[in-house]
Amino acid sequence: MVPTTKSTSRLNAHTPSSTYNLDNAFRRKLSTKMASDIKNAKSKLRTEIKNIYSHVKPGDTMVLSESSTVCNRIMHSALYMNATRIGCYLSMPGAEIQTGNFVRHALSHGKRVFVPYLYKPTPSKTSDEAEAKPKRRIMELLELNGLQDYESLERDSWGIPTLKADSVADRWNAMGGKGTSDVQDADNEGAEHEERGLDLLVVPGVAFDEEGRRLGHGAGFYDRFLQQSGQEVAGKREHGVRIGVGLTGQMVGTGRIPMEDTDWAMDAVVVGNGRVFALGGTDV
Ligand SMILES: Nc1nc2c(c(=O)[nH]1)N(C=O)[C@@H](CNc1ccc(C(=O)N[C@@H](CCC(=O)O)C(=O)O)cc1)CN2
Ligand SMILES: Nc1ncnc2c1ncn2[C@@H]1O[C@H](COP(=O)(O)OP(=O)(O)OP(=O)(O)O)[C@@H](O)[C@H]1O
Repeated sequence: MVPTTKSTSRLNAHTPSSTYNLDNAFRRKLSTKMASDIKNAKSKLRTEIKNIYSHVKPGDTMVLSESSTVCNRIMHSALYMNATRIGCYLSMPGAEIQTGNFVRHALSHGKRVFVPYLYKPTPSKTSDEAEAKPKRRIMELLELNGLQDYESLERDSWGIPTLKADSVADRWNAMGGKGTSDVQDADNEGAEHEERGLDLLVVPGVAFDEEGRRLGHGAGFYDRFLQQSGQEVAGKREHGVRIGVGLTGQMVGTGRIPMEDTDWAMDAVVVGNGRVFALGGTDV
């Protein structure tokens, strides 16, 4: 198994704005302004990339060809060959690297494949915060039970093949236990003997840069997941080596992706034109 590289991954959005002794109210105002500037810049970049691909229809030959370049590149890597537990998004039709053949390959070669599931956690009985405001949806990765299970998934409103809510309780969660983490027992008996974590995680994005920065659709699903699954166990991050995959036009110049404190960078980016950017010694 290829060890994950140490943390290149948390790219701070900004350095302290000044060494002057600013008063707290001014500091707060400044950081609110910087945060909103970053959000606006992200939103502008999303629109720019979406415009490049606005003509793309489901089944577009450029998208299919770039998808097979990316997926073949990953499938030929030692990282993939040695992986037993893989996390991978299920693609929406249109301008996104299509992962269907990758998922089929992994399943038919005996790998365990975990895919995103979005849900609203049931409020915890002990948390005051949970009582106070309705929870937003979060993402966890749950296991596909083979090829037939994958082929039978129905698409959601974005066209993403999606796990049925009533099938979730019986599926292994990539981070341990069965089902979503909000309903797992706190003591999760026997959990210490159970396999958990991923060797490799394939991550979608709207844009990437050569240093592994990523811009998503703006819901923060991956950033939250990467934060929660980011501990190192035996020198290896629980969520595994993070590989961002993008179409050629989704690569933008270094420095163009604004980063917030909560954003996580990829360990590698594999692009539809065959280029691979591996960061911090990642072996892909
Ligand atoms: N294939 C795929 N699956 C994924 C993601 C993804 O980016 N791609 N996600 C990554 O987190 C999560 C789902 N998040 C998503 C969030 C928003 C939109 C989306 O298209 N939303 C708007 C457009 C918003 C915008 O980008 O400006 C829409 O509904 O039209 C899609 C997926 C989990 N699964
Ligand atoms: N770990 C976190 N804790 C709290 N807030 C977070 C966390 N991660 C992201 N956020 C917030 O979520 C919002 C959306 O984040 P961002 O614009 O980076 O999403 P994205 O990475 O583009 O989307 P996605 O991952 O869903 O494709 C931001 O306001 C961000 O501050």
